[in-house]
Amino acid sequence: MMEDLAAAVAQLGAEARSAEAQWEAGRTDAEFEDCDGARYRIVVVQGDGGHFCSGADLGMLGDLHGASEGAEGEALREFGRWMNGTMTSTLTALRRLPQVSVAIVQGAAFGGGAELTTATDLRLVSSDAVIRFVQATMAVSPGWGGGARLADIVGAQAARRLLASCAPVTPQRAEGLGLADATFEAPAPAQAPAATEASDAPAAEEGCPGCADGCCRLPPGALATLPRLVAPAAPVSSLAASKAAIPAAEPLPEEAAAFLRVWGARAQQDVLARLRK
Ligand SMILES: CC[C@@H](C(=O)O)C(=O)SCCNC(=O)CCNC(=O)[C@H](O)C(C)(C)COP(=O)(O)OP(=O)(O)OC[C@H]1O[C@@H](n2cnc3c(N)ncnc32)[C@H](O)[C@@H]1OP(=O)(O)O
Repeated sequence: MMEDLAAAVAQLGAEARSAEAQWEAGRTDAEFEDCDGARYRIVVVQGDGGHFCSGADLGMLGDLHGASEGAEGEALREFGRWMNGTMTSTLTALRRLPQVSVAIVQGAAFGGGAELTTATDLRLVSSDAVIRFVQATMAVSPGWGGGARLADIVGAQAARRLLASCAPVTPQRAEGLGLADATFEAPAPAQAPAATEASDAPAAEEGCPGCADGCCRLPPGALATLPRLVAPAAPVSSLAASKAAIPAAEPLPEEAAAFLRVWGARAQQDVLARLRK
């Protein structure tokens, strides 16, 4: 089973550092096209360095705010329009993939990172994970299309509560809400081998010699849970047919309109000014 899984897993990285995450997201459009073939049956989205994804690059937003001073926030607004279009259409493309898609959520999934968790079919949440829709604390609303997707997953009322309260969602709470399909124990932090100690084990970044697809980088608890989760989603062909019905063009216009009303407005600029101090 593990070998089958190894052959099936396509890993799309979501970096914890968000500038890279956005670059990754832009780049993945082409990779998504590659994924359309029959070669892969599962697409796994996971973070790097202990966190899933911490959303938009706050340093860059601070700089854009600085550049906008005296220009009525135009640079910030222009970035917001670009980010909203790019991230929403990229995550819609992820949502529409014919394969079963799974987010392995470890560490922080904040802001846009929380929205990213909603773009897969399934979410596997580690015991050290915290999902937090912090957008309202930044005086904005979801800008990566995650508001409507969250409501689809947990229901409109629970989504309103999560978005309005910005409360951190623990793995247990996520499971209760249906936001987590399963939870797993966070793997113990890797021990660095003593400098003098020789070891035959491959270095973590080398992965498993028998596995070209890098599935060995999945946390062991998640890897054990994945076959159980994915099996009921088969046959993939019927899942693919239902996902093809998700509209690809002009996604989520109401959510985008709400976002573009608040993005770059005075309230967000005040938050960014405080963050820059
Ligand atoms: C529409 C989406 C958009 C929006 O809603 O407006 C957003 O997504 S806004 C961004 C929302 N994200 C956050 O508020 C996350 C803020 N970061 C954190 O809470 C923490 O950094 C963390 C993600 C929980 C990680 O904590 P920890 O493990 O303790 O590490 P550090 O805090 O020391 O972070 C390491 C390093 O990474 C930098 N970092 C983390 N997140 C971001 C980010 N979103 N943008 C830019 N940089 C980020 C952090 O500043 C540290 O950098 P160095 O100090 O240079 O090492």
